[in-house]
Amino acid sequence: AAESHWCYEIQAEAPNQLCLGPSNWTGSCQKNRQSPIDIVTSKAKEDQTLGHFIFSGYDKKEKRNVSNNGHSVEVTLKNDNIEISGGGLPTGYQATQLHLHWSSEMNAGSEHSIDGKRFAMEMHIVHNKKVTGTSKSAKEAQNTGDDIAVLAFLVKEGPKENEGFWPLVEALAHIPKPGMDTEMREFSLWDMLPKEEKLRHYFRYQGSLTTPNCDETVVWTVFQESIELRRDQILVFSQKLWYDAEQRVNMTDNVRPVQRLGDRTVFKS
Ligand SMILES: Nc1nc(-c2ccc(Cl)c(S(N)(=O)=O)c2)cs1
Ligand SMILES: [Zn+2]
Repeated sequence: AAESHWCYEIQAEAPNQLCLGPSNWTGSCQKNRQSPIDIVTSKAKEDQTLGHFIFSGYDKKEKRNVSNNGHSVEVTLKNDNIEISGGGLPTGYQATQLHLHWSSEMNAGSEHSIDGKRFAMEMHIVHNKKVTGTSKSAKEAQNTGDDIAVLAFLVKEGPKENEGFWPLVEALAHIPKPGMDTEMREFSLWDMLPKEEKLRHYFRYQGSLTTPNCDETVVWTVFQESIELRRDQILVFSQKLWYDAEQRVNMTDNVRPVQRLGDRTVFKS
């Protein structure tokens, strides 16, 4: 049989789904600096060098492409000159994509947890380190632990609709199957995020991609301020999206279990 592809636990348990669940993921997935983790706030170490972020291009209103990649929904950002710097990062980072993790249970859809508490969803904005210098070696030297910076936002259920999320929520009905993509109504990243002044408080640690090959090259930022969506907006993700073209398994619970912190320290700004 063909090498079975990686999948989440909910897919591995579904009938006739031959795929590798999280405990069988390969690559770096069984190493010891993995993500996500449970963040124990009392043990997080304050770090004065963790200053505020400088966001550029987050205000830019664009119609962007969103696709169902079989594991999540992914909004393409890479051609937009969206960048971050500051925030204790060693240099500037360019945004490439944003995607989310979610469940139909309001306390089971985030990948990171805070003092054991999980949220309804988690949004990841993925950025790649800007290459310094033009020499070939400068490009090869990019195999450090912070090639990727992910900004993670926890999402909880709230009483009010989140207007900034409608372009994404409305697009989901057009991309039910893996491999489908569509253009969103125009929006800016700021439309989807908490107000900038609320983004000064965050947790910081060194970890990995939460999907195979789980490369241990991610500097993680988990913001303390969460995003609020109304319940019906959250449930659209689990209702309209499917992991498989046959539409047998709803795309939900695309959440990796928390990993051991090991000898790592979580810092806080
Ligand atoms: N095929 C897919 N890739 C991803 C992905 C890619 C890069 C990254 Cl950094 C991540 S995560 N969850 O660690 O932020 C996920 C999702 S689904
Ligand atoms: Zn992610």
